[in-house]
Amino acid sequence: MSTELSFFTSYGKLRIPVYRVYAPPLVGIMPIPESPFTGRENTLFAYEIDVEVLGENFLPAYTRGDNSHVVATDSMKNFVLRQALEFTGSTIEEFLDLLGRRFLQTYAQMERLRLSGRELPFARVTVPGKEPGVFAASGVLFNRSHSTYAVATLAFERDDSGSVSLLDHHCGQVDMELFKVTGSSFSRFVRDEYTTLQERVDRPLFVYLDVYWKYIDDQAFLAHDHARYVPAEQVRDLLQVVFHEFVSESIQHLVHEMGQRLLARFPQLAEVSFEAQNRTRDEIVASTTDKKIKVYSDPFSAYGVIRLTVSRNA
Ligand SMILES: O=c1[nH]c(=O)c2[nH]c(=O)[nH]c2[nH]1
Repeated sequence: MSTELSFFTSYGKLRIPVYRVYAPPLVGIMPIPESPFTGRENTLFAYEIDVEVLGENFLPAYTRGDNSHVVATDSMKNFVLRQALEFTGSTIEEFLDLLGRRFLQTYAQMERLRLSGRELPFARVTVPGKEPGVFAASGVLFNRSHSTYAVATLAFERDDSGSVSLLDHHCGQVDMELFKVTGSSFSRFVRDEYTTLQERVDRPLFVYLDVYWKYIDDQAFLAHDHARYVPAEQVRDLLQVVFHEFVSESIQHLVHEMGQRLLARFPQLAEVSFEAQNRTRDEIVASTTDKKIKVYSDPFSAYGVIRLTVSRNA
C-alpha cells in the first residue's frame, strides 16, 4: 500500500550582493519632526538580494530528477545583477518590485516568488573641505558600516491571465543596539521565591531592537513621487527620539510608546511590529564621589525577549 505524501518546496539564490553606483537619488520625502532625513543621494545603492521561487511547477526536479522547469539559481543571480543596471527607481522596495515583475514575465516556469533585500550600509567619509578647518562628506568614498540596516520583503504571483500581482510585503529596520544610561525603570513586577532581580527605578537600559512595518496601500511605497514612502532612516530616528524622551516602566511600555508614535506619524501604515532583546548590563562598581558614574559588565548570557504587533483597526 503506497502512502500519500505532500510536499512544500522552494528554491532560489540567497545573499546576492548588488552594488549599483549612481542610482537615482531618493527625493520627495515628507519631513517628520523626529528626523533630519529627507532623502539620499544613492551614489552607492548596496543591498543583498534573496530570490525564493515558490510553487509546485518544479516538483518533478525533486521526485524524478527532471530539471526541465528549473531555472538555475546561477541564472537568477545574473538576472538580478543585470536588472540592477536598468533600475531607474530609488528604493529597495522599487527594486524588488522591478525584479518580481520581470522574473515572472520572463520565466513561465515560475508561479510565485518571494524577494528580500538587506541593506549593506555605507557612510560617506569625512574629508577636508575648501576652507581650512572645515570638513565635508566625500561624494566618492564610503565606509562600510556594520550596524543597523534596512530590510524589505515582497511576494508576487502570476495569475491565470498572466498578469503579475503583489501578494504581501513588509519593510523593516533591524539590528539597532541602543543603550540609554538613565531614564528607564523596571519595578513592581511579580515577586516570589524565584525572584532575585532587584527593583530598579532607574536602570541603564540596553536593547537590541528590530522593527517591521506594513502599508495599507501598496501604492504608498511604490509610487515614484515617494510622497507617502516611509524611509527606514526616519523610522530609526523616530524610535531613537522616543527612547531618548520617554521614561519607560519596562521594554513592553517602551515598544508600545514607539508603536503609538509610528502609527500616529505615518497614517499610511497598517501595522508595526517589534522584537526587542533586553541586553541590560549588570552594575559592577559605582563612584563614591559622583553617584552618576558607574561601571557595567555583561550579564548572564540568556536575554529577555519582548514582542509587540500594533495594527490599525479597519
Ligand atoms: O523591561 C523589562 N521587561 C521584562 O519583562 C523584564 N524581565 C526582567 O527580568 N527584566 C525585564 N525588563
